[in-house]
Amino acid sequence: MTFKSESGQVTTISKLNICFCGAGSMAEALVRGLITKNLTKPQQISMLNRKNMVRLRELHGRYGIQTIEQGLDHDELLKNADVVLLAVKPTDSVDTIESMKHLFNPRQLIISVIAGLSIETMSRLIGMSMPIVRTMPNTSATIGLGVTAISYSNAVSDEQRLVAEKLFGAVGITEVINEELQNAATGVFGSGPAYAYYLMEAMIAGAGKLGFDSDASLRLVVQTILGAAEMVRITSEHPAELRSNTISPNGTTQVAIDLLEQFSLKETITKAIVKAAERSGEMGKELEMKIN
Ligand SMILES: NC(=O)C1=CN([C@@H]2O[C@H](COP(=O)(O)OP(=O)(O)OC[C@H]3O[C@@H](n4cnc5c(N)ncnc54)[C@H](O)[C@@H]3O)[C@@H](O)[C@H]2O)C=CC1
Ligand SMILES: O=C(O)[C@@H]1CCC=N1
Repeated sequence: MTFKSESGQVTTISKLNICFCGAGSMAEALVRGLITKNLTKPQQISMLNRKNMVRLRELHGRYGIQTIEQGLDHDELLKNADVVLLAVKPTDSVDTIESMKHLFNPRQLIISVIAGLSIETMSRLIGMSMPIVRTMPNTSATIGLGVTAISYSNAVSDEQRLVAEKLFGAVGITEVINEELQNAATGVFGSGPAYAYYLMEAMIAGAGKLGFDSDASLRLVVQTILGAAEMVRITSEHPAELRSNTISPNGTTQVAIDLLEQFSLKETITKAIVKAAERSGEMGKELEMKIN
């Protein structure tokens, strides 16, 4: 079990056994990316879930991954993993780590996608020095368009960093950040898709109110948002610049933006993002308190 081959070459992800703890949407998004990008084989991926065995059967059927449903042993899957990927809800995280830490060993790499849970708290919970990667992906990883913020504990080797960056690179773009910024990343990018959906819900409601049927509203709003995001990406112009290009004095866009400004919508969204980041910090504190 090593991240370096005998020749000293960096081990590719395909040689590593990756065990996912928690069979939710984030775990599935990552598995899907790894398999569709051909970075690894389903035989190298295992998944554990606390209760719902139907879910494990479903994921085995969909991706061919290994689960206890195929007669494999829960503890052996964890012991044989090179990478243990923690993808349970924050509220379950302390109990989950407590229940499995005796199966961990220092040659394994621990990767967490759990909101708020700090490297320090994980370290203390595990109780021995292990390489730990704290990440914050988002659900767009499901279609390979995710954003993942990544932070490393001191024990993470260069090879292991490469593994983490490749793994999340399979489902979108990655950014290595100082851990102090992880709560901010959660507020902006982790929760970010929800803000975009919220705006789309409002636009769809507006289209419906003005007479479009629900199919057309959805289809045309999606393309409008997709087009706007692509415009920013392709032109590299700032959204404020692009917005000003759509505004004619006393025209339609102007009256709409004026109304949004009257209700300080931009400031409200900014405040909401800061609130989400603060909540991530609080969640981290609550988890830390659980082990005090
Ligand atoms: N959903 C999102 O938008 C994002 C979620 N995250 C983080 O990802 C983590 C997972 O989120 P979801 O996939 O949405 O959650 P989820 O609730 O869909 O899945 C979590 C799964 O973990 C299982 N579980 C609980 N305790 C377990 C144990 N001891 N052993 C094995 N399995 C266990 C549960 O049965 C459940 O199926 C959370 O910590 C969340 O903060 C991170 C970024 C975005
Ligand atoms: O709402 C949450 O707590 C998770 C973390 C980021 C997105 N969803």
